Amino acid sequence: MGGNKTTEFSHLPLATNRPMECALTGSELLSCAYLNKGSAFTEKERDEFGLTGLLPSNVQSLEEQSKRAYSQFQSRSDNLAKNTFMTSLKEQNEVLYYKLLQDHLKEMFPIIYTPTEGEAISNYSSLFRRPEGVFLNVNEPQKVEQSLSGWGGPEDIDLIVVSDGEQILGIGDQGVGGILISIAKLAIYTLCAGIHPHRTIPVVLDTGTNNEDFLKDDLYLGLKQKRVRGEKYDKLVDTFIKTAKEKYPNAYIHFEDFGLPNARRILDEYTPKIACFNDDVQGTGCVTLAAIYAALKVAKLEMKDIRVLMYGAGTAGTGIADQIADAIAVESDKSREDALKQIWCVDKPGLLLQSMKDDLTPAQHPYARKDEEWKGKKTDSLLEIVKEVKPHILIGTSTKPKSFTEDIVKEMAKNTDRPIIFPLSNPTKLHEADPADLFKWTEGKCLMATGSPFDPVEYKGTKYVVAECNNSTTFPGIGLGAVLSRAKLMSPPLLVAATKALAAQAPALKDPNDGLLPDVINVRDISVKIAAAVIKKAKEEKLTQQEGIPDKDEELEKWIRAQMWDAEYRTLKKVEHHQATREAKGEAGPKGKKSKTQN
Ligand SMILES: NC(=O)C1=CN([C@@H]2O[C@H](COP(=O)(O)OP(=O)(O)OC[C@H]3O[C@@H](n4cnc5c(N)ncnc54)[C@H](O)[C@@H]3O)[C@@H](O)[C@H]2O)C=CC1
Ligand SMILES: CC(=O)C(=O)O
Ligand SMILES: [Mg+2]
Repeated sequence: MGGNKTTEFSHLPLATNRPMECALTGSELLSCAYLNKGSAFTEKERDEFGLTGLLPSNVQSLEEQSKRAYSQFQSRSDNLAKNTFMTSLKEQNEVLYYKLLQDHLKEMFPIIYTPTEGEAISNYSSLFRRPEGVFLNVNEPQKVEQSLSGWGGPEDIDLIVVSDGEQILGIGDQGVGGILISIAKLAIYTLCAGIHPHRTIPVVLDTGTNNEDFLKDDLYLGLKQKRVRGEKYDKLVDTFIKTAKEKYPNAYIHFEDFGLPNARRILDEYTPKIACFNDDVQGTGCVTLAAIYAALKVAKLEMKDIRVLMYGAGTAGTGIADQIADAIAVESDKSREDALKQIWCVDKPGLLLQSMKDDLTPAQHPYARKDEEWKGKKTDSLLEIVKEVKPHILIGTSTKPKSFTEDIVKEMAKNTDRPIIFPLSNPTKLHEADPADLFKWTEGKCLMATGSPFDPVEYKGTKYVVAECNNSTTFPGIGLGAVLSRAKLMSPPLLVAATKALAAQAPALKDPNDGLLPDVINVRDISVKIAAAVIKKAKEEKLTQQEGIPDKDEELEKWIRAQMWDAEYRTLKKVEHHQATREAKGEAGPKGKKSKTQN
């Protein structure tokens, strides 16, 4: 991760170059994942913190530890075993966990995130060993206050990721196992944007499950009842948000993988009131639009002329469509109404039509086409719709694997020189098409990005990079910007600024066979650029609450980097328990539920 931790910035609220105060000793210290250094504790620390005799004699470096952990990782027989190994490592030594991830980012990202994390989530109750995060029970809203207590004082939490587990990745209702998506997204915030891992809370709202397998499973750990809807559900959400904001007023709230009936509704309700973000709607919208900007440059197309076909008009699909509509309107100086006409949405029953209005979600309504325009035409076949619409861009967020078939793709290629095709459904097995097939069917002409990672594809001697179009390149930087500026709201102009900052980093702008989006390997630098763009825009919009944000770009980037957490062992300063101070404010107080000492 490599810090830029000059003393110049030591005074900043989230600077991490000061010694950490530690009240723990002996085996308690070894059991605290956040402070534990294992074999890397120095002789002096071993004496000072009562560790003498509790560790083998050879003092090792973090690099040596990472090497050993990597060989242990490699010895695990399959990806799920590797995922559980990583979970255990995180519970033992958090710095080493992030160091190992950083040393092998490309290889390990798919293990701790999509696709393997999806498998871990569906096996949550059988793999369960110890709890992490906050579990809020829909039948006990009165306990929300107590459940959210003990994570520190009002200044100590920057970010909360919350899921209700209803629509996890593309694998549907995972009930209480949804806690793992909150945990995984937070790990990505730390890895990719240096969000301080001890200033965050993962939360799951346990509102029941409609997953019959879980309802029948004796080992299932969540509420064994059908999902609660309506007032009682809304009360839990509202109690959670109000309590979280009362206790931790700085906390930026990230919603993840809520079901279709709730995702957009909750976002619309709270966006004008608090700094919040729905990753599936907004994160996915931003990253996809950034990839489209790059693809249009390569294809020499302009926003004002494009025709876009969305396949799967759920949370992610309509989120993407909205971002594209806004971009068309702005870039082409059109009304939003005219911009909407350039986007066609298809869902289970086929093309969205105005006659379906009673069955459409509020987010789908604006995309419903006039029935007269489609009279006598087949609206329930993607192939026929492609023939009619002649799209330049085809995006899949349907969870229906292999639905972009050879005839559909070839039909699309008849009408546009460089078909832009993004199969985005996760995990990998749900992708609407396989990259190798798409290159074959379009003779290497398609411009592609996928929801989960793929190796580059070779077609007739040319190597094409397949960009990963996953919100993971975007949400960490947006969150970092929101946290550091203490943004009051996450307003649309901030998201536009983030999208443009990401789009400017696309490797395809230099080499058309390279990725439409930057590689995850560079994600920390990308996050800095995105955070800087978000902060600058927030300042312009008068949405910042943090003092002293530098104006000049270079200074701003330094200011951001100085407050990003790094996977490095920090000097420990011994204090008595009652004196343990908080990193952020220098105030007395225990760390709370994560450990018995400060961060
Ligand atoms: N690449 C990325 O960054 C992201 C990818 N996704 C992926 O997108 C997919 C959808 O996620 P959400 O929008 O959250 O789910 P959702 O359930 O809100 O939306 C899925 C939509 O697809 C529709 N659908 C299902 N079968 C279909 C079919 N045969 N034909 C046409 N439409 C069909 C559903 O009716 C629904 O409207 C998931 O696989 C998810 O992993 C979601 C967010 C981010
Ligand atoms: C990437 C993501 O957020 C999803 O697939 O739901
Ligand atoms: Mg998601």
